[in-house]
Amino acid sequence: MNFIKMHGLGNDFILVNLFTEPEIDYQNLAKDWCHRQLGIGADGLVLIQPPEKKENHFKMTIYNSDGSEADMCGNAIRCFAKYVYEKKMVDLEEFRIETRAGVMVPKVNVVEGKVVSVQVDMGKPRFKPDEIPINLPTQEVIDKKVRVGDGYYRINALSMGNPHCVIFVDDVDHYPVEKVGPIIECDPIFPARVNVEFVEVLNRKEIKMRVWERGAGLTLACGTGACASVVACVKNDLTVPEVTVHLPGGDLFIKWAKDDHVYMTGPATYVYTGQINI
Ligand SMILES: N[C@@H](CCC[C@H](N)C(=O)O)C(=O)O
Repeated sequence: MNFIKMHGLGNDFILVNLFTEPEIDYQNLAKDWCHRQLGIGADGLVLIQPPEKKENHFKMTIYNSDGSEADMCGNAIRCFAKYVYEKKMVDLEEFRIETRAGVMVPKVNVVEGKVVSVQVDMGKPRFKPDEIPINLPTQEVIDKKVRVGDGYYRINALSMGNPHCVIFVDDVDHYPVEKVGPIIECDPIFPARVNVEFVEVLNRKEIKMRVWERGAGLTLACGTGACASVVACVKNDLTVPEVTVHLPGGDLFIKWAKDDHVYMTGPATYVYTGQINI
């Protein structure tokens, strides 16, 4: 069967177009296919599917490299949007994609028939503990000193459709993300596990972020994580609501707009198409 390999700022995915490829148990295959040595290698497996509701255009399902199903993925949805637009599966520049986190609306920026960047309406951030979810008896978790993993951290927890824990640090390049990230990801305070972002504020318009992703580990970028980080910055009055986020894989532009929606803009890149025996 056929697959497409793409990435958003180095956060890489195997995409399968279910308009033409068979319906099989992809969740079972995700771990093997995503394996860096024994498989195709990727941070996640993304399914391009017909929508469930007729007012929408597509449905996206995403599995992390450990085989768990994610609710939403910012970098994957830009890859998805570029693919379906350039393959002429939709003739609109703005369209509606169903995800487990609700309907997301990407808008492709096209130059000479090619998608050069994608802006995505990522919806509203959610702060209520049961919506994240986080086990804390409080209204919201912004700059709260909490015991997680191996010690006390000042954390900011919120949902961008998927759970995030944002921690501000002084020097993100030298921060032990690989050591602290997995401990916080799996701390019982987060019953569905969590994506962990470590953020250094450079100035009021720029931040630097590294991420430990739930179900995928260290990745070069995380779109929902960049959105969560900017929301956490604004809540702590560290930046304005329009921020450039520098990630190991490149930059994302994030805007937390007056309508309370978070807009993410960034690139999507083809790597290759391939075939695999099932
Ligand atoms: N890389 C992503 C998020 C992918 C899902 C995440 N690991 C989860 O389980 O919530 C992004 O770009 O947003």
